[in-house]
Amino acid sequence: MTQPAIRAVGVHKTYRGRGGTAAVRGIDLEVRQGEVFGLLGPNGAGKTTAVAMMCTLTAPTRGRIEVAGHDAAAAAPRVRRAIGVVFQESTLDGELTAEENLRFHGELYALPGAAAAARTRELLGLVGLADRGRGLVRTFSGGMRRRLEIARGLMHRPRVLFLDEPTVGLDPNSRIGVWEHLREVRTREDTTLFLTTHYLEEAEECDRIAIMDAGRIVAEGTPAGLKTAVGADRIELRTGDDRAAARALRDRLGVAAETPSTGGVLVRSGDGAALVPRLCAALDVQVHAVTVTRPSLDEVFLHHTGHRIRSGGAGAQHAEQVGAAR
Ligand SMILES: Nc1ncnc2c1ncn2[C@@H]1O[C@H](COP(=O)(O)OP(=O)(O)OP(=O)(O)O)[C@@H](O)[C@H]1O
Repeated sequence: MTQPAIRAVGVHKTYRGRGGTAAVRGIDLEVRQGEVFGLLGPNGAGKTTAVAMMCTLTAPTRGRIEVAGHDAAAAAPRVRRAIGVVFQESTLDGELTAEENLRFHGELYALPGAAAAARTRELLGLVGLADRGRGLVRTFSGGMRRRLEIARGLMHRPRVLFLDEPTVGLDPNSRIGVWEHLREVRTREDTTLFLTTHYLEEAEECDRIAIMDAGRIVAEGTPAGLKTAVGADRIELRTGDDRAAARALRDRLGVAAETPSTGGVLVRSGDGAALVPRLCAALDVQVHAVTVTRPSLDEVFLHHTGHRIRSGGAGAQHAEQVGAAR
C-alpha cells in the first residue's frame, strides 16, 4: 500500500492558560496521496488547531502526526519542505507584483532563478492570473489574492497543500472561481489538498471529508456515502391538526410519523417525492404545505452532532416545495 499523505493517531491539543482549552480531543485520520480531503466543522471545532499541528506550527499535547511519511514532531523541517500552506489571513505583500510574490517564495525555498521563473509562469496560468503577473497585489480582488496564495503555496511542488478556510470572506462568484482553479490544481499537480471549511458547499467538492465538532471527528467518508448512510428524505407536512395527521399516517399507511416540537408532521422515506401523494390521500385533515428535503451534509452534520452547522443555508437549498394539498 502506498504511504498516506497524512496520518494522525490519537492526537490531542490542549492550549495552556486559564482553564486550558482542549481544542482537539483525540483525532485519528488517514489521507491518501492525491486526495482532496476536507475537515468540516463549525467555528471553534478545532480545525485550525488540527491543521496547525499537521503543519508543525504547534505541537500536539499527545498523539502522533506523520505528513508525507515524516514525523511532524521529530522531523519538522522535512515536513515543512513537503507542504505548502494557505492561511486564513492573507500573507501576500500588497506592494509587490504577483510575480514578485511568487518569486520571493521561490527564493525562500532556494529554487534556482530560471526554474522559479518557469514555475511562476506555470502557476499564474494555473490559477487564471497569467495576464496579471505584473499587477500590484494591492490592486487585486479577494478572489484573485486567494488564487495567488494558492499558486504561492504550490511554488516548491509540495506533496500536501493545506488550505485553512480557502474561500472564507469571498463572494459566491469568487468562491466558484477559486474552486475551478483548485480542481485544475488537483488534475494537473499530484498534490494532496487538505482543507478546512465550515461551508457545506465546499465540503461537497471534496473526495472525502471528516466532520469535526468540539475537538472530535464524529464521521468520515465521501460526501455521497455520508449522505446515504443518514438515509432517507425528510417529508414535512404542515396540517390543520398535526397529532391527528400523524396518527392517521401511522394507522392507515404504517409509516413512522413524528410530531417534532417545532410543529408539523415529519416522515422519512427513501423516495420522498413518490410518497407525498399517498400521504396526502390518506389524510382527512387539511394539509397546508408539504416540503421534501433530500439529505444534505447539513443533515449528516445534524445526525452526528445533534445540532446544525449553521442556521438556514444549504439544507434549505435542497428543499423542494412540492405543493400544498387540500
Ligand atoms: N492559541 C490559542 N490559545 C488558546 N486557545 C485557543 C488558541 N487557538 C485556538 N484556541 C481555542 O481552541 C478552540 C478551537 O479553535 P480553532 O481555531 O482550532 O477552531 P476552528 O474550528 O478552526 O474555528 P475557526 O473556523 O473559527 O477558525 C477554540 O475554543 C479556540 O478558542
